[in-house]
Amino acid sequence: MTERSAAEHLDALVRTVPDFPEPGILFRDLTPVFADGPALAAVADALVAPFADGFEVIAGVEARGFALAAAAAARSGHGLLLVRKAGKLPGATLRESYALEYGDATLEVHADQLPAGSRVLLVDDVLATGGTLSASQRLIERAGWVLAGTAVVLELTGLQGRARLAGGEVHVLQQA
Ligand SMILES: O=P(O)(O)OC[C@H]1O[C@H](OP(=O)(O)OP(=O)(O)O)[C@H](O)[C@@H]1O
Ligand SMILES: Nc1ncnc2[nH]cnc12
Repeated sequence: MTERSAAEHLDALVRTVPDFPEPGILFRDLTPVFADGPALAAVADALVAPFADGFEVIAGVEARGFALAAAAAARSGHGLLLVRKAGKLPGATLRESYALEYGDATLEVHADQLPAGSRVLLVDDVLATGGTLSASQRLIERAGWVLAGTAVVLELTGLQGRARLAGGEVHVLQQA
């Protein structure tokens, strides 16, 4: 039997849950992808594939982005940068606040985590309104790092989040 592609794994495993976490939200649940070894490996590889060696570190956004970024970093031999929700990082941080489909949040990075000019590939599971990824992109820029690209498993096109993202390549595995 041939191996399933990332897209085939996603078709088989991503679950849509109505009215979570609030009425009216159609929640895309990737936990079945995380729980399946071959699916997680295929998706992690597909996220970084177009960027080849154009980056040094993979940034993942808390919390679901951590799973993908850590898998992609381990499989590609790159380091991992944590973009954390506010109040979790002990060192000096940069901070950006934003709104998402349900609620508000603040993200932080350790300001001195990487040398200036480090090329960072930003990874997350879902692009919805774009608030999370645009805030993460601003943090990378403010820290003096270079955004090598942005890779997302699932883009919810109706929310037009892509329009809020900085220039540079945005690689999406699936749209809904
Ligand atoms: O494009 P946006 O409208 O910003 O939404 C996308 C973000 O929303 C979800 O994270 P959430 O903040 O729910 O946190 P979690 O990963 O901790 O569940 C998802 O993992 C993305 O990071
Ligand atoms: N509809 C949705 N499903 C999963 N994650 C999300 N993050 C923001 N909107 C989302």
